Amino acid sequence: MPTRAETNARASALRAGFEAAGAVAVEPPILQPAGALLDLYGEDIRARAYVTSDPLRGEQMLRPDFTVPVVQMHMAGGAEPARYTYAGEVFRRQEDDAARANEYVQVGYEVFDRADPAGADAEVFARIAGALAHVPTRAVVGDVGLLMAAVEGLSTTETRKAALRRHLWRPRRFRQLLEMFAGRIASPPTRAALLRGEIETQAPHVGKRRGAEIEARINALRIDARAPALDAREVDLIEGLLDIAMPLPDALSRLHDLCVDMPAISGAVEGLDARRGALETRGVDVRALTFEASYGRTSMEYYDGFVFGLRAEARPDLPPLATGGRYDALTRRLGAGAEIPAVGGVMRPGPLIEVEEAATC
Ligand SMILES: N[C@@H](Cc1c[nH]c[nH+]1)C(=O)O
Repeated sequence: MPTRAETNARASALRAGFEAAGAVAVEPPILQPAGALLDLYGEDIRARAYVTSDPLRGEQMLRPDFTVPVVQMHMAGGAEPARYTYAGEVFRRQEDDAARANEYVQVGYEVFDRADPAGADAEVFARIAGALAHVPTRAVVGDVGLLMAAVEGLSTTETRKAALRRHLWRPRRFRQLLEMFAGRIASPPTRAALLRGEIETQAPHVGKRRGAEIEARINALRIDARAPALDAREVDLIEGLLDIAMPLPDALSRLHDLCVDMPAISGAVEGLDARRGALETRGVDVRALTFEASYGRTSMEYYDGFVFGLRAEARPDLPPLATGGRYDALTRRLGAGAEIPAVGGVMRPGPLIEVEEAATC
């Protein structure tokens, strides 16, 4: 295990590399306002953030990542286009696995540029992969936008699409919902009983929802339960899409074929093809990239496009050496009316040093 000083020195060197490439170094505070910001990360990080309260500033959290504060800072008045870099600790509680770090160092690179989103995705990937080029890695890419487009294209009710969108980040629940909407599995007994009016909803209200809201929600679910089952073919198509895991060029041919039956994903497939082209232009060997349609669904809920991760080939037990992705909608949510396409990624110098040391032993 590298010492803290070694990790920090490596982090500074990596950040200097991004600065040399034109990025501006930024240092968001460790203590961040929690509240609404925490919601942007999604359920997993929300449950794992260290939250405390400050008598003057209200709920505060130890930053669980840099992307949200960097987006906030940029949207508050950064000039366009912009490239930022940073290095420092992030904090995430670990409840089940004591071996996983609850505090670790990240070095990141974020690009806010509306000129050429495919080029920006390739730039972030290539810069990060370039900084890791001396260690053998396995790279996986994905595209959260593809699945979002596939859900939009389903011929079903808006309520069902909204449920699928919400559960996009919980792969097992997502599949269950699909199967349930298709009538292939029964809805859970408690939901069925609730819809039949057999469950008392007059229990004391401990949460934030009021009685009328709960009734309205149950009513909406009742109406929805009467909607026709999802077309079996559409369910098979979307499940087929989720199962894609193969070299990027092969995945693209498969996806182009799928577009015939799923026209809703055509735009997203074109977008992914543009990423392939931009990566090639940057000299990335795209045959060595595995495309996994499900990749990115268990990470930050702000991703909405291209996503990637690189793991040490010899040490699959270590956390990924780098991860990142596109988060256009996050800039809209923090932009008070403004938005800008954005993408970024982080490296973890700690595990990187471990891999480097093993290689030189
Ligand atoms: N902030 C993300 C990584 C990332 C940076 N930019 C985009 N994604 C994380 O901590 O996992």
